[in-house]
Amino acid sequence: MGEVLATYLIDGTTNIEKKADSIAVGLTVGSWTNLPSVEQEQLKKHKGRVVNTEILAGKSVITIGYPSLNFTNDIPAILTTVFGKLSLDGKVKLVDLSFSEDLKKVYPGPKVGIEGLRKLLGAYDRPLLMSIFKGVIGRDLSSLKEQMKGQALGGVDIVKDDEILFENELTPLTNRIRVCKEALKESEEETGKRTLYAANITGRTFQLKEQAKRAVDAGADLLLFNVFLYGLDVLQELSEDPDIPLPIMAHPAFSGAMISSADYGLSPSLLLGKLSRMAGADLVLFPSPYGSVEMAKEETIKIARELTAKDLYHRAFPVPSAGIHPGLTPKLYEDFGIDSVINAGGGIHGHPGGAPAGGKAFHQAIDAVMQGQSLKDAAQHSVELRQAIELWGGA
Ligand SMILES: CSCCC(=O)C(=O)COP(=O)(O)O
Ligand SMILES: [Mg+2]
Repeated sequence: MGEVLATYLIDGTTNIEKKADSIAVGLTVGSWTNLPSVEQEQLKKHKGRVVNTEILAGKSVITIGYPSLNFTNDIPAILTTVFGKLSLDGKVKLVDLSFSEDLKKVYPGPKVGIEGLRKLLGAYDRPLLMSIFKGVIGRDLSSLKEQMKGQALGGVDIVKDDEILFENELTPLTNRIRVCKEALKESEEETGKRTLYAANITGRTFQLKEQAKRAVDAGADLLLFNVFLYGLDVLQELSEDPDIPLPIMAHPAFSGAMISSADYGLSPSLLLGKLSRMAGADLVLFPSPYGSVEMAKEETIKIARELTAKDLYHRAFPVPSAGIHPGLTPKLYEDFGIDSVINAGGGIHGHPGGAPAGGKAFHQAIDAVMQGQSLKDAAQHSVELRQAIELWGGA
């Protein structure tokens, strides 16, 4: 029989066995111990089991196994079972879930993942480089096209919408995709370098599929999706739809409300790592340990580990983000390795030479790191990198 193991971090260390038992029973068969023996026997296979209890740094760590007989195999049912009312019951944090193999194989995982995206781009021997549209709210299609071209001329692999760009009159989705693709075509003709466009899918939940299909028809290369406002199951629905064959990039907007507390919510590696990947994210953004929105380094490493684990799913790209500039490239490479995406908005557009120079500065930094060269040395003969370092530091 299938089983999901849920591991919790719970405030306090007294009566840990009793607490574990009350979770195992309370979230499954309820008042099992008080029932007549015939009913007890019938309910046995539904009862949660205490797998482990231990005390760690002044907190209780409890692992409970939940039989898959109790739920349908979907993320809403599983999370309701293991952390529905429990999430409201004092200082309890859900730190990990472990699925038996029979349950795992139902989830799609990334459609193309790291290997598929590398193949699309023909980029195998370095981290990928992504840039983000910035300041496009209130701007029209011609300025969007100009910004797209500038980013692409800098040689970035992917350009993504900002997550705060919704459907709007000035740059509606399909027109936006059309002009962005024109800009990418022009840029590729000039440089020979292919750049992909990730378009933001937004609006009411029941209209998302329709919108995603319009994005497919209009020529988008990837979809950007604010997963945590809609839910992981919606990501899974989009990912599994054969009429939406595009890789999906998960943005972490709102996830801070679910992961940031040491006492409540879910762990970052579970929400942004394991579950996002299982539900179908090909790339996942999260705050880097040293940018403008910081996340503890060990948490970011755990997220990346979940996204790139070698198991039955394609591996997903970790995208440590926010406040990234070329001078941070060595740290990003050291912490996240070759199979990661270096992602910048301000760090591309804010370059003194504009977005094309911003992209070049990042590529110069990536080349240097891949050759084991310091940025200081590389900056001596790379003017764009030198300018970036003078502005933002990092060598
Ligand atoms: C907190 S991870 C998401 C980062 C993001 O959405 C973003 O727009 C980053 O832009 P920046 O100018 O800081 O590179
Ligand atoms: Mg953003």
